[in-house]
Amino acid sequence: MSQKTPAPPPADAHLEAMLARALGKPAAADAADAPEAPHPEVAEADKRCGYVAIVGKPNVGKSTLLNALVGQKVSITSRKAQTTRHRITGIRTEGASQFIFVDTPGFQTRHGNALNRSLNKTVLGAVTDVDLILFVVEAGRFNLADAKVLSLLPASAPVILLANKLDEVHRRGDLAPWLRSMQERHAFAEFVPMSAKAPKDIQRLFGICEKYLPQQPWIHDAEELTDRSERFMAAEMVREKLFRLTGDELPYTSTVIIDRFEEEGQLRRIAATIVVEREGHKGMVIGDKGEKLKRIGTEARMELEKLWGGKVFLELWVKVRSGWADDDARVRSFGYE
Ligand SMILES: Nc1nc2c(ncn2[C@@H]2O[C@H](COP(=O)(O)OP(=O)(O)OP(=O)(O)O)[C@@H](O)[C@H]2O)c(=O)[nH]1
Repeated sequence: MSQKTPAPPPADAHLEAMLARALGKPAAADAADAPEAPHPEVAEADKRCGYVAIVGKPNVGKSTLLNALVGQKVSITSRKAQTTRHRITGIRTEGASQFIFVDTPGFQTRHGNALNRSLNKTVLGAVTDVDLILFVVEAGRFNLADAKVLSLLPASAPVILLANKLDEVHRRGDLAPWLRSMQERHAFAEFVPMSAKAPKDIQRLFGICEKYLPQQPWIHDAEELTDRSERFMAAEMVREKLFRLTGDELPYTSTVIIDRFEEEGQLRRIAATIVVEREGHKGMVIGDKGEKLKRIGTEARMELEKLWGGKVFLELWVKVRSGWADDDARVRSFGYE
C-alpha cells in the first residue's frame, strides 16, 4: 500500500511561510511592507495608534531595538546586562500609524533582592494593556531566563517572536528546527528574524507591526519621541556612560540621582550623584586623578547637548550608600516603582 505524505498541518505551513518571508525577503514584498513616508495630512479615519511592549531577558538587544525604532536615543544600551531599569516609552509616527513603544527591564532570575523584585513588577506592569508584544530573544537561542519571561506574558495580546542578532547566526539552516521548537512553546502571531542594527530590518518591522495597532486617533504629537522628562533622560545618560566606561567592574546596583535641574534660557544646569554600594566602587568611578568621572561627565554632557540642541552644564558627585539594593524603602525613594 503506497503511503501518501500527509499534508503539513496548517500551523506548520504557516510557520514555513513566515520563515520564507522573513529570510527570503523578496524585494517587492519588502517594499509593500514598508510604511509610507510621513505625511502631514493623514485622514483621521485612517489613523492607527497603539502600545507595543518590548520584552526579553537582559542583553538580547531591547534598548538597541527601541532606539532604532524611535530613531533617537531614548533608552541606554550597554554590554553589561540589566542597564535598563525603568519603563521607557518611545514614540514613532510613521505614515498613518503611531507606535508607542514600552521598553522593560531585563528579567533578572539570579538575584531575589528588593531591586529585582521591583524590576520584575515593572515587567508585568509594562505588558498589561498593550496591543502587541515583541518578545525579543537571540536568534537560535532559548534558555531558562527566556522561558521565565515568556511565562509571564499575558494571553491578552498577540506576541511576535523577534529573533534578534541574526547577523551572529552563521548556519541559517539551523533556524527552521529552532523556530519549530519555539512555536511549540507559544502560539506566536509571527516570527521575525532580524538585526536591530540593520536599518532595513527596522523598516520592515514597522510594516509587520502596523496591522496590530487599533484604528484610532494618535495619542501624541507626530514629532514627539518620548514622554520621559529631561531630568530622567539626564540620569539615564549618565548611567549609560557610567556602565560603559567602568566595564564589568562596577555592579549593576550603582545608580544615578539628579539633585538639581535648572534651565536658564538655552542652558541647562544639572547636578547629579552617582550612588555606589561600596567604598571600593567609588575609586572605580572616579578613576586616576578623577579622569574616569571627568570622562563620564563629558560624554554624558555631549550626548545631552545633541539630544536637546542646547548647552549643558553637568556637575557629578559620587556617594557610597551601602546595601541600598536590599532595602525596599530606599529602592522606592530612588524612584523605582
Ligand atoms: N550583533 C548584534 N548585536 C546586537 C544587536 N542588537 C543589540 N546588540 C548588542 O547586544 C548588547 C545588548 O544590547 P541592549 O540593547 O543593551 O540589550 P537590552 O536587552 O536592552 O539589555 P538590558 O538593558 O540588560 O535588558 C549590546 O552590546 C548591543 O550592541 C544585533 O542585532 N546584532
